[in-house]
Amino acid sequence: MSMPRTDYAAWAAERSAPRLTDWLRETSEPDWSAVVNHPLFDALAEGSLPGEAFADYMVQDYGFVDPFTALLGHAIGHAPGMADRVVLGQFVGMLTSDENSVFQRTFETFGVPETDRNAPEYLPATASFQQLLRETGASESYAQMLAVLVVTEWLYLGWATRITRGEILHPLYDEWVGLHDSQAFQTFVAWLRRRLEEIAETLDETEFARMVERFHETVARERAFHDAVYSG
Ligand SMILES: Cc1ncc(CO)c(N)n1
Repeated sequence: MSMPRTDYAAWAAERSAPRLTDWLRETSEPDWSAVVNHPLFDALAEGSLPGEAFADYMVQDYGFVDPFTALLGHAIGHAPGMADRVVLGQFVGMLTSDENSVFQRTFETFGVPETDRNAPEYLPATASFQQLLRETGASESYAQMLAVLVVTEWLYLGWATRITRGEILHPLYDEWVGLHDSQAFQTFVAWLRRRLEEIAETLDETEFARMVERFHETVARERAFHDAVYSG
């Protein structure tokens, strides 16, 4: 029988500064690195990604962002107190202003038809990611919500800080990278990791195991999503 907390303790015992989120990431391989090193992000950074392909990705990603924003709402509601609500609330503020505007301007710029903006056909990988986000919101478990947030945000920080931006990048591609490699975003991801690690200490065995499962499942969904939106 798998005992996630015992497994983590064994891993941690061999390290001088063990962190739960490092263990979660390591145990998500090879999916984790497949997302961070995804060819979509290389094409995006080099500027070789055609506008139509970027728009297709952004249409599907807007299908992620909708239930993702709702999940943040659940997290704000289920957080233990005001300190967490402030950090999460400020992130939602950015998501629904600066980031939402990048989607809207991408749809304008690349002539995405009205139906694809509001009621597109979601790929199966998008639909199952949406289901995971909704399920996690309905779980009422702040730990599971944080696990999903750590995965989605840390992965995006991972690719955005890995790639080198081309010199003559489309301004919208540049903005998309900039949203995910900024100092503010790095600070937010560091906060998410720390909070997940703190909350994890309060979980019983069953809750801990569910949180671990949620983390791994989310990494798998991320990989499937990016493979589906871009085949290279
Ligand atoms: C699929 C996906 N994962 C993570 C992010 C970052 O929030 C995003 N925009 N899309």
